Amino acid sequence: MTDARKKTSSATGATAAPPPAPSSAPALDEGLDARLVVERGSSFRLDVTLTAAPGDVVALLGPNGAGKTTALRALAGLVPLSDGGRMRLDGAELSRRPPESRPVGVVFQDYLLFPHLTALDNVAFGPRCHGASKAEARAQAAGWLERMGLATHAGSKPRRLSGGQAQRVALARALATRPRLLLLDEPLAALDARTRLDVRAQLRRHLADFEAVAVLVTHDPLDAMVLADRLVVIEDGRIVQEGTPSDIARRPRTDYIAHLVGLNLYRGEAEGHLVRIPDGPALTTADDLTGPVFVAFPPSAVTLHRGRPTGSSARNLWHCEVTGMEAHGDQIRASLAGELSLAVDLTTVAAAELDIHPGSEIWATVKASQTHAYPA
Ligand SMILES: Nc1ncnc2c1ncn2[C@@H]1O[C@H](COP(=O)(O)OP(=O)(O)OP(=O)(O)O)[C@@H](O)[C@H]1O
Repeated sequence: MTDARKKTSSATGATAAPPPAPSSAPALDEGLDARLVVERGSSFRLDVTLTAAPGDVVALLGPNGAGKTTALRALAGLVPLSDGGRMRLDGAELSRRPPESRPVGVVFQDYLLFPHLTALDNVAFGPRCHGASKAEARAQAAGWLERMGLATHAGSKPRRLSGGQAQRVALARALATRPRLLLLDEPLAALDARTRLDVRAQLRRHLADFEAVAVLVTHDPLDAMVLADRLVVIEDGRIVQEGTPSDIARRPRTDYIAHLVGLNLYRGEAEGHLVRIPDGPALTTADDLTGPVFVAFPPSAVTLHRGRPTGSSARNLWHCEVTGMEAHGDQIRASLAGELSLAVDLTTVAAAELDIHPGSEIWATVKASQTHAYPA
């Protein structure tokens, strides 16, 4: 959990935002307790267990086709759960309830605002469906638009709203039903890069104020890290890692996550400071471990040399070939293969001085102190 948040980040704890749970209440009487089992045709099966306390913001992250959207749709009741699945929210079993009678608010990727209704009536739609009178629903909607800084746009139709404004109207519409579970599907994907920055910061504040469980799906690690207290990484229908953003960034456990957070990652067998990589070299690390481990280091920790360095104190020295180069921020990221495959960041000046290009032979060194080993 980030310091700015006043909420619990425990997946199963009961010390949540108001109303406080009686101390004797089982933890799972509050928040989300779901096992999402979904069969998609004969080739894809999702089986993901998600628990979250009120106030948690959980991001589902994963490559294309991993099952993130399927998980979100299952939580919303838009796809049925298969045998073994369950979905409890605040202690109530919801898996057989139709979407419209679940206390769940959804912000879809394209927002799905009603084009013929004003922003106010779009937001009022939620409370109206939950039995509020027209006047009551409109009063509540006006309150939500005010909170979102959109009071002056209440009378605008969606086509007159910017992407960021439409996103906030969609969020207001979902929140106006006072859901116990808020689902956001790629909430920032429809926005251009500049708008995205502002909207990300605003969304973060709204999620921090939200007192129930929020689950969002994203491809973007930055969105996930900024918006969520906890990341759940899904690959091929399964959870491969979950934890706080900093845990995951420091200790990735799959190639996908390592790539996402920009680290070189290897799996091997440790014997003290030496880690043997199967079919590869041994790496010297600062950590002293025994048994199966991961070793990670950032591309910026690698130094390149045109000739074999002499007198270098680096224990990790590999002979490689440059297989690719691409711009990465204001740096160049080079991919190397050979004794070890790795990514290296270097400045354009360094790349010019070394005169490297795809096909160049190169020596790479990494200091043991720049590597990080942890149990696999
Ligand atoms: N309606 C469907 N019928 C059959 N298979 C489906 C259906 N929708 C999705 N799938 C399959 O389910 C798997 C998971 O898809 P899903 O859309 O949940 O992944 P995702 O992680 O959200 O991917 P993306 O990031 O590309 O949106 C994929 O193999 C996909 O082809």
